[in-house]
Amino acid sequence: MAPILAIRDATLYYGSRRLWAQLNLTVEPGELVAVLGANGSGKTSLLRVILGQQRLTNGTVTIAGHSAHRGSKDIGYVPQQRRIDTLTPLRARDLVGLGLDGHRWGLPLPGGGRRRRVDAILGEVGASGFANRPVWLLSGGEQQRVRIAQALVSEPKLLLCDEPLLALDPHSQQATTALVDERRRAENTAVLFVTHEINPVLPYVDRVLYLAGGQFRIGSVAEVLNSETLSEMYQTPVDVIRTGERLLVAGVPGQSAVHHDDVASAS
Ligand SMILES: Nc1ncnc2c1ncn2[C@@H]1O[C@H](COP(=O)(O)OP(=O)(O)OP(=O)(O)O)[C@@H](O)[C@H]1O
Repeated sequence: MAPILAIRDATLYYGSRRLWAQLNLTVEPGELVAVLGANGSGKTSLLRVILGQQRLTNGTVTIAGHSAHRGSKDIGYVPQQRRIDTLTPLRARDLVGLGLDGHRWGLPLPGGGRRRRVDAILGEVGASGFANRPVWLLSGGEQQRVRIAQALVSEPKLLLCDEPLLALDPHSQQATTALVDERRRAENTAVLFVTHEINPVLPYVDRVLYLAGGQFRIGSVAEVLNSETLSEMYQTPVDVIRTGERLLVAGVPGQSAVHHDDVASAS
């Protein structure tokens, strides 16, 4: 099967600062890759490169065989965002409908096609019950469902999620990750999932991309999230402790003692 995402020899510098170099990553349909790493290690920048919003210093990125470019219809994007608190008049269904507009350049779906697509995805993410409510009135978990629906309504081949678990309680974190997992299984959607909280995604992760200190590691959870690998990347002792089904990471410079989430069970 052809990869959905192919990153070849990718290097990104901002001025003289190297975020990562010679990064090679191919992602197959239906694969879920967790993108982890310390603040400022370049996780969002990687997503911006894939979205065609940031040029690489060196290397190439192709999505479904096409060079990365803005407005790719093959990509759905859940941007890093906190609560929608402004008094926006948009209802949940309006926000989801915007996900159909970006790629269509003014060619509306015929007849009731647009409404059917929006209703169908709202149903899939469990948001039908609040489809007509203003988004600012929704809880954090409800808003996250709507954002994911917006990213999925155009039926992308690749879903990019930038910290979708931020500020969600453990139940909503579980629900959000389960939702993304269901969709990639049903539609074979490939997923890059940027998160600081590994435990809610641990049951679903195929591979991990870890960014730190201008370096990266790619592999299974066991290959990357271990004391030896992270100590080598951070050049200081880092402990990865498995307690039951959860991973605790301690000793990452600049982070609290427990780096990854310490509340949600991965079961
Ligand atoms: N366009 C830019 N020009 C220069 N520096 C930038 C630019 N965009 C981001 N940076 C810097 O590059 C570093 C990486 O930023 P990025 O947002 O990719 O990190 P991140 O891993 O997503 O961080 P976090 O976990 O805090 O969200 C940061 O120090 C940021 O300030």
